[in-house]
Amino acid sequence: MAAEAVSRRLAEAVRELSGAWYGRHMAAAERAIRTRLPLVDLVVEVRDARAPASSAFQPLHRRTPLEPDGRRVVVLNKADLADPSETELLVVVQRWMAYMKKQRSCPWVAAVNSHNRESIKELLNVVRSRIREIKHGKNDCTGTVLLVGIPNVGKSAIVNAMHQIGRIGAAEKGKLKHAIVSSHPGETRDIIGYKVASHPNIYVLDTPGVLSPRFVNEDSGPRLALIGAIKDSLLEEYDIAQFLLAIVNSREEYRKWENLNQVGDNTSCGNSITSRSHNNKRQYASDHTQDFIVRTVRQMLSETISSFKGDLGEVDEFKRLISYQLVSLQEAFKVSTEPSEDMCKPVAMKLLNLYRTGRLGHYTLEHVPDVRQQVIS
Ligand SMILES: Nc1nc2c(ncn2[C@@H]2O[C@H](COP(=O)(O)OP(=O)(O)OP(=O)(O)O)[C@@H](O)[C@H]2O)c(=O)[nH]1
Repeated sequence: MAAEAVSRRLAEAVRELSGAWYGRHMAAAERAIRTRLPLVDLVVEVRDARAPASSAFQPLHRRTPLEPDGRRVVVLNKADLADPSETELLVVVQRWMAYMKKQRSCPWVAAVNSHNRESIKELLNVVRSRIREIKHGKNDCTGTVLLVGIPNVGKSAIVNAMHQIGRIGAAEKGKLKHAIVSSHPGETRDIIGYKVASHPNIYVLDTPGVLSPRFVNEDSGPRLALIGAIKDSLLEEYDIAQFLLAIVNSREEYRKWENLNQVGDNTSCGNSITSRSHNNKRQYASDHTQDFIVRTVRQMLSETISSFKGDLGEVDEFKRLISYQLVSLQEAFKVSTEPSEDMCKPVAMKLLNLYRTGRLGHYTLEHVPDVRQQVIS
C-alpha cells in the first residue's frame, strides 16, 4: 500500500505530461512502421523483460494484428536485468499457452540479453527457422524482418549483435554497419536495414522506438519511466528514484546484501536465462561486488531498511525511510555540491544508473499472474 502511494505520485507526474514524449518525429516513425508492416515477412517485437506488459508496442496491438499468420516473435530483452525466475516462468507459461491453443497466432516468445552472444545466436536461429517456414523451406530466398518496440528496449543493440553474429560471407563482414546504441531513449531516428543471415538471406529493419501517448494501464507510466523508456528530463529524476527505492524496500533482494563486508556478496545471480543451458564462462554477468560504490550503496540500503524502526505499512513512515535513504546515499555516492545546489538530482541520477545497468539487483516490475492475460496476445 505504502509503495503504491509512491508509485501513484509518479503515475500522476507521467499523466500530467500528456504524452509529451510523443513528438512529431515519433508520429512519423509510427506511420513509417505501419506502412511497412504488411510488406515484411516477420515482425520481431522487442520488450523489456522487467516490464513485459507495459513495454508492449501499442501500434501493433491497436490495429488488426499480423495474426492469424503468427508472423511475430516477441523478444523479452534485457533479461539479465530482470528476475530470472520470473522471466523463465513467463516464457514457459507463454509457450504452453501457444501449444495448448495450437494456433500459429500465438507469437513465439524468447528471453534475450543482447550483450550475450549465445542468447543472440538462439534468437537468430528462431528468426531463421520462422523465415524458412514462411518461405516454405526455400534456402535461396530473401526474408525481411521488422524490429519494433518502445524506446530504449535495446532494438539497436539486438540488430548490431545479430548483424555481427549472423553467418554472412567474409566479404560482407567488411561492410558491417553499426546502429546507434545509447542509454538515452529516442536515439534511433531512421529505419535502416541490416543483413543478418545468408541461406536464406535475412534483412532486419531497425526502427525508431515509438511510445504511445496513452497507456492501457495506469501503472505503466512509473514502470516505463524507471526502465528509461521516457526521457528522464521530462520528469523529476528524484521522483523516479523514489519509486525505485519503494520497490527495493518492498522486495527481499536487500537481505542478500546484509553481510557484504564479511563474506563478500553472495548475490551472484549471473545471467541465468541464458547461462543455464550453456557452459560458457563469459555468459555469467558480473555481480559488480568488486565495485566499491556498488557495495557501499547496497550495504547502505540494506542497513537503512533493516534498522528502520517505523511501520513500513504506513505511507508517511515509508516515505520517511525513502527520504532518509536518499540523504544517506549522498555520502555513498560521494556527491558534494555547493550548499545552494540541489543534491537530490545527482544522487537520483546515480541511483537510477545503477538500477538500469543491473548493479542494484534484478527486479521484475510486473509479475507473471498479473501480466499473463494481457502480456503477449
Ligand atoms: N543490460 C542490458 N542492457 C542492454 C541490453 N540491450 C540493450 N541494452 C542497453 O540499453 C540501452 C538502449 O539500447 P538501444 O539498442 O539503443 O535501444 P533502442 O531500443 O534501439 O532505443 P531507441 O533508439 O530509443 O529506439 C543501451 O544502453 C544498451 O547498451 C541487454 O540485453 N541488457
